Amino acid sequence: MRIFPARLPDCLILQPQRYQDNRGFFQETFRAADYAKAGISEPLVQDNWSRSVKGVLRGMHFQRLAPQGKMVSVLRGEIYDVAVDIRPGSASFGQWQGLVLSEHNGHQLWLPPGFAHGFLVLSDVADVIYKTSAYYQADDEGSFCCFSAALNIDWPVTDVIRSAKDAGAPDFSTVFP
Ligand SMILES: Cc1cn([C@H]2C[C@H](O)[C@@H](COP(=O)(O)OP(=O)(O)O[C@H]3O[C@@H](C)C(=O)[C@@H](O)[C@H]3O)O2)c(=O)[nH]c1=O
Repeated sequence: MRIFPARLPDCLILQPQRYQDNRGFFQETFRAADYAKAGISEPLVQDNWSRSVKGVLRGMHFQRLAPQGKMVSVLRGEIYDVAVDIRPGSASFGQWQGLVLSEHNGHQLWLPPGFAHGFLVLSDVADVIYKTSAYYQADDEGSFCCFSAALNIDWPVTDVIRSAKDAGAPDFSTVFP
């Protein structure tokens, strides 16, 4: 597995070895010992899978009391994946990073607990899977608008499809005054 530093501290970009042959390819998508060696010590307790069509933007989401670390991978298609540091007292609080995750580059993004997360689908369809370090709790969810002026996230497309909840999410500066 290759490990690349991410722009935001404590995030990691991982690329498991992919074995190509005349049948297609094989790769491990998660192997606890290797991820622990890379510095990811949190137990990962939930697996999620979402399918989205081109132009869908999900985010920016976080949990307040039980923050979730997330290991994000793309099984099909391509996304622009974004993390925002919302850890109180962090030197990079309010900073964001974005990177393309795709079935082709096989990159995975690790966001430790304390980051908000969102992604934009660049391909016709995208299957995104992610492991989380804490269970989803609907009543603990927080969100802020992907287009918050204070963040100025450089989304490659701005004509997007969002859930009603995401379209109505407050600005980052309202959630974190
Ligand atoms: C996230 C989640 C949702 N759900 C349910 C709630 C709701 O009825 C339905 C759809 O939920 P949402 O609209 O919140 O799904 P979605 O907008 O895809 O939310 C996800 O966005 C990405 C960016 C993340 O980082 C995730 O942690 C999660 O917040 O699925 C669960 O049962 N478990 C979960 O873990």
